[in-house]
Amino acid sequence: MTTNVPLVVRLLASSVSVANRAGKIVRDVMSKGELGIVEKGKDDYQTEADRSAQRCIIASLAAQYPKVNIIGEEDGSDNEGDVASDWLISEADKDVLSLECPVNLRSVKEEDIVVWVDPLDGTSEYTQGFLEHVTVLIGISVNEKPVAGVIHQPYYKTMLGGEKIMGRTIWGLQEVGVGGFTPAPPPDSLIITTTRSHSNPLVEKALQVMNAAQILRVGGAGYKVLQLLEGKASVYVFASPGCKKWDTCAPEAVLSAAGGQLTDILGDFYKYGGTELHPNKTGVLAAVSKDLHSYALNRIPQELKDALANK
Ligand SMILES: Nc1ncnc2c1ncn2[C@@H]1O[C@H](COP(=O)(O)O)[C@@H](O)[C@H]1OP(=O)(O)O
Ligand SMILES: [Mg+2]
Ligand SMILES: [Mg+2]
Ligand SMILES: [Mg+2]
Repeated sequence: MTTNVPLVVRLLASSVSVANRAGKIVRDVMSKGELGIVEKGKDDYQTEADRSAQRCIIASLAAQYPKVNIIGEEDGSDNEGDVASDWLISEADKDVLSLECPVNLRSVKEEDIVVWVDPLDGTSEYTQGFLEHVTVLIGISVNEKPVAGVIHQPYYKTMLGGEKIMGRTIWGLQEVGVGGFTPAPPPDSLIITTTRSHSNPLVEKALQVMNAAQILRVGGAGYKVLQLLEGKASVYVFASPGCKKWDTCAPEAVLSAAGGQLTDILGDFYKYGGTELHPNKTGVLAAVSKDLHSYALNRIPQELKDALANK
């Protein structure tokens, strides 16, 4: 019975179902063609899909987990009156519900949890038609650490018996692992994944020192971490502020459940408590394994780390 399932596992199972619904909203807004783009700041946009997906996610989770602190990227989207009933999701993914909860998470209470929601990661790419880069991110943190997360890719296509299925949902849970797809081994040579829409001289300097065989420039923190898990890249480097806690919470949870590591450019973990400032000021450094992460960390010169730390 659902009520016997520990809270973290139930919340992860609900997040998988809610992310699927949010992904459909993201596709529906695009097919209607009325994106309703708002410029929030420099290179920083919001669309009707960001707003609607966030309302669906927050209303659905808040109705079931009223004491959980849920923080979403899009300010104000969740208090715009009633949410359409077909956006209120109460289902929970059955496969996830049957997972064994790690011992240290069994007695977690709603008050101990902060959920970080990025309803649409890769908004620039969404508006420019790079739809594969778009993800929906729901990260679950306990005692400031990301312990579980969901990365949903609304435009991933699978063929099933001649029929096209849109979207896939990858989840991760500390000590249990990842599900929703099969991770692939890292590439033989050093392939780096980085931003395509938020570069600057510091970002480029950090890429030069890596001595990589190839650099992939793609959108979104969620998509870059998926590239690591799929063996398309081995390290994710972004030596710049710009990402926020909702960009990295779910990706960090999924990556670390698969044995990888995500920190800032100085090698320090971000904290995901409810009172933390939102910006990830000191950038992102992530890798498929702890060894590759330390390799990349050691290649970054101290003056570059200082430049970011003192920004
Ligand atoms: N300068 C910035 N301003 C706003 N958001 C940023 C900025 N840099 C990064 N981000 C967020 O981090 C994600 C990953 O960055 P990038 O694609 O450049 O590697 C972006 O998709 C965006 O999330 P979002 O699309 O949810 O607003
Ligand atoms: Mg944004
Ligand atoms: Mg984002
Ligand atoms: Mg976003």
